[in-house]
Amino acid sequence: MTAQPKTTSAVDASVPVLDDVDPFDEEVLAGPHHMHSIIRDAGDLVYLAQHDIYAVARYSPVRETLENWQDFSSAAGAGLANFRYEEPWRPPSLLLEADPPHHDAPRSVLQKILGPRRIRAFEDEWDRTANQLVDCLLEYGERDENSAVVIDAVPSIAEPFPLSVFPEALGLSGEGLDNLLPYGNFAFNAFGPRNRLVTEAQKTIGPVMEWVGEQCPRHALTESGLGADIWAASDDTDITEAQAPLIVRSLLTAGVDTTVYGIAAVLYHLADNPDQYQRLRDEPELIRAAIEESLRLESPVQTFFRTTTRDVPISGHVIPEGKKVLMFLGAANRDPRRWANPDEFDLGRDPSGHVAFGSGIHQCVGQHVARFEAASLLQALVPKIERIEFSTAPERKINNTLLGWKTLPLRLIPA
Ligand code: HEM
Ligand SMILES: C=Cc1ccc(C(=O)O)cc1
Repeated sequence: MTAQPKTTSAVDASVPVLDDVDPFDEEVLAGPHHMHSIIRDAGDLVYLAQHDIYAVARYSPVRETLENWQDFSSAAGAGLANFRYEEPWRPPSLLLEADPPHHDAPRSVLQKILGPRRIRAFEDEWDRTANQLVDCLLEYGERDENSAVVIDAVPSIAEPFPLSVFPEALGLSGEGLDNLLPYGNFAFNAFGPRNRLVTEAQKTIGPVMEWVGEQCPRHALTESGLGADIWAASDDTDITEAQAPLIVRSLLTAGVDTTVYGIAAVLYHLADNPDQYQRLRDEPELIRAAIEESLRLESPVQTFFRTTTRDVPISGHVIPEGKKVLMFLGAANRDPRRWANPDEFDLGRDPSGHVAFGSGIHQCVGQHVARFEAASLLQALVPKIERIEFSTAPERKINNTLLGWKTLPLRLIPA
């Protein structure tokens, strides 16, 4: 690895420089929305001096950056670390951390395997599991004096549901699944700077990484799962045998933590908007809109980086070649230039065009899995629960990339 050259390229004088904004400060990670408005108000493009990075937070430049893979490369890493000079913590992803043409075959394989038709095959099973989970909460959950079921929705719903449906769909054996959340949590922290969130987890992540590596070979996967479909693609030479385990690893990395945060986001916003929950009870056809609107508002995956491949002109400025650009997906999803009353949860709005799943060639290839999981859960819960209320204040979980809930104390009033 060559040493990183000194920053020779001066910052374009027209670019607003924000010296005191640190997106990875732990207080900011717990509540980023004020920082988002500072960056959006400063301009289409800003320079964050603390990390020597450029950043976009307004909707249009975020979409422009996501969709321009030629000038904004993923191959130097989708995090702060620049793979041109720094050793990645693991072999780079063949999708997330690759550009065309290398990105093409793994993407096309996963696009087919995770398409809505294939994922719909799991629907009945996921609906059954969701109903069992809700029925179990109603049957055995702790009740308060008004016979409402009192739960922490993170360990009771948001974590167990994805963990009970996705690893099985992927074809994992079932042993050691509790490694998936710490692995995902570490991977998403690793997109940020080497702060406490990374260095502390680094002490214990070794055995977890080993377990993940052991789940990727063909012999470790059941014959009817999505993992087997990936290996089958290597028989058809769409991808090589060397690529198959890394593509399985992509699903292990992105396939669980994200949906845990996504489901918690939906439950949070339904509890925070009782009138809209009532509307959902009256109009269950709005369940998909509720999921999209929750993803827009929360954006469980808040940020990703790109690296410029040349001196890139953007919004009247120039970003020098080789610079990291931070895309604030969560800020774009609440940009008042794009969304009316952006901070409001509104089932009546058209949330299409949100960038919670990104956009362009790297747009989330697992979005149908995420949508189907959340829909199965809501379709099981909404008819059986009259009202959802906070029992006490929820607590944020801190991660360099993910925004979500550590606890979500709810009161479920049965229908
Ligand atoms: C609510 C849940 C989810 C959210 C918010 C989410 C978000 C994202 C985002 C923002 C990207 C774009 C990354 C970029 O542009 O650099 C992405 C890519 C990706 N996601 Fe998801 N994701 C979710 C669920 C999933 C699931 C369930 C899977 C697997 C089953 C998955 C697998 C992937 C993969 C493999 C990529 C890389 C695609 C590529 O680079 O071509 N994601 N996701
Ligand atoms: C959305 C996050 C994400 C994380 C890791 C990977 C991967 O490892 O390919 C893909 C997407």
